[in-house]
Amino acid sequence: MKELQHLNRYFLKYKGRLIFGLVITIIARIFSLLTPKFVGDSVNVVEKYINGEITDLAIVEYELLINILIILGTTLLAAFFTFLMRQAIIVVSRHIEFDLKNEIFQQYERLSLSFYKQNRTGDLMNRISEDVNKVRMYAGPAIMYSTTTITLFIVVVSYMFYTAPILTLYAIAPLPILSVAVYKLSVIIHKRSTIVQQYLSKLTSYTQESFSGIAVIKAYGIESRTNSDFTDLARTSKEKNIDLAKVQALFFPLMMLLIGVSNLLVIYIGGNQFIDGKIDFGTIVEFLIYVNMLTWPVAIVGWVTSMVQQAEASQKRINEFLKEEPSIQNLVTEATPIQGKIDFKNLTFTYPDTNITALKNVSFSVNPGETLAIVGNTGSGKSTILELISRLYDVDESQLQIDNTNIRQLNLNDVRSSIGYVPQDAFLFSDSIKNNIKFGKENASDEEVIAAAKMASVHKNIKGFSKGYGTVLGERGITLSGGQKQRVSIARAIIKDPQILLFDDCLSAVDTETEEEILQNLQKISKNKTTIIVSHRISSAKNADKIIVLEEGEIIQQGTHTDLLSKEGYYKELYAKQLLEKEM
Ligand SMILES: Nc1ncnc2c1ncn2[C@@H]1O[C@H](COP(=O)(O)OP(=O)(O)OP(=O)(O)O)[C@@H](O)[C@H]1O
Repeated sequence: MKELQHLNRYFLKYKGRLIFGLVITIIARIFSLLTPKFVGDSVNVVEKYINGEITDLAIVEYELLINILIILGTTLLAAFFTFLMRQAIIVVSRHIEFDLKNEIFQQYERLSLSFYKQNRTGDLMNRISEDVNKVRMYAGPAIMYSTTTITLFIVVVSYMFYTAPILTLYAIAPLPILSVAVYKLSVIIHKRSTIVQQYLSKLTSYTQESFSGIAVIKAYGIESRTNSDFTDLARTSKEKNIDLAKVQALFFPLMMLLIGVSNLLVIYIGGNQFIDGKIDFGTIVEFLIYVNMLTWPVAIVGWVTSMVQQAEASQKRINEFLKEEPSIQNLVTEATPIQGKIDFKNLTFTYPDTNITALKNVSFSVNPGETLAIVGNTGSGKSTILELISRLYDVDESQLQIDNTNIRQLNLNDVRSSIGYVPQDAFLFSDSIKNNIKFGKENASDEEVIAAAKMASVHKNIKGFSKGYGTVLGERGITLSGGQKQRVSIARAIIKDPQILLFDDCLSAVDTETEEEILQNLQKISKNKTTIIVSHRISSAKNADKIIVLEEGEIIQQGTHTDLLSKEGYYKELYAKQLLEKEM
């Protein structure tokens, strides 16, 4: 139960509703317990009439009518309070589920990129849905059923003992066996359902990946292979489900068997006691009803135990992530406005998860108002430079400075909000184009959105769509071309109007004319900003104030376009090659 203590703060938050629920549960049970007593009384009245103890039929009819009305009344009240009980306790569990999901989601968002590299998306999703669901079963149904059982047991068993102690012992003897059996079954059910769950996760991940990569699957014509892989996975999943169904199938027969044994004992022992004149006939009827009333709650003890165990295991998995601290910490709380001067000082960086040294002794400096271009072969470390400036990873002491201060001594929120980052793979949300651009500035006006789109040379394309800026992208909307996506992503960075603009090879899918147009627009808007453009194309780099050439994480050349063309080396070769390609 240690892990589940995490929920105590939520129980405290909803204590009013919870206490109300518990009181109502007790009241509901007490009302439902009155029924058997009045059924027993009614049977006794009829018995007395048959025996001749009562001779007036009118008295019998009157007694029966009163009893029926009381039974009806208490049943209606019990039903009403049961309704209130579910309203109170189950609603609390839904509130806790909501709060817990939000807490986990907020924590996910706090965590750094490295966390996402180490954990699979399916696992993250499972913990926020499946695990939370199991925990909810503890916060709601487990608490509700436990209260019901305890109340029922205390009231019913004390009353039964008071009425007929020996008969009570016989009647409840099979119940502990039932409870233990249900518990054992629940443990097996739990084990098997965990396996079923794992297969479900695998199936979901496989399906999700197949649909995301459907273009590749179709292009390579491997539908039949993916089909058979899916069938194999689905077959194993089905087998695991059947294994589970087999144990679940035992549950009710076992309950019926033990109820049957209890009923037989009541009839046999009770019958004997009635013959001996120790109890009246009504008590046997009453006891039969009580035994049947007790069976389900007692079976539930086993079920609840296993439910709590599952919730504990799920909460443990949730806590693992909740306790995780982001590897990138914001160490500064006061505001640190950013001007945009960037200095790399002999910076060497190794990715912690792969041990790949992506940058070696890199030194350069860019001032506000300047544009730096980074060129180099693929895998040479260009994107890594941009990731470090965005502080997606940390570097050792003072190797990376912004405004002459170690980046770690700047407020992380200020650093991130001063950066407009256009990644290599433009990611657009399944939302309207307008909202995708406004992602960079939530309260932007329509005019600002249009101005940013114009700067990114994508306005004309958007106007061409029948729904213009309202066009929905993604799964249920249209698909933009690679170049259009890149430009919407650029507009998103421009609208933010940040101090630092980082473009990671984001003009690769646009034609050279549009590239030129965008670069000219960028020159206009980036007068006092620091701009870094990563590119494979000389055309994107040539107007930059400084150009650095990377090879295997090291700077092998640097200077202006003219400087670099005057020297033999990578840059000049690349220029010649691209010039040739253009002429061809
Ligand atoms: N998140 C990461 N975790 C571990 N290693 C990484 C990560 N990102 C990049 N690397 C490695 O670091 C090296 C530099 O990668 P980087 O993405 O910076 O190159 P790049 O010059 O931007 O390449 P490209 O032009 O293909 O985008 C590569 O060897 C790459 O495998």
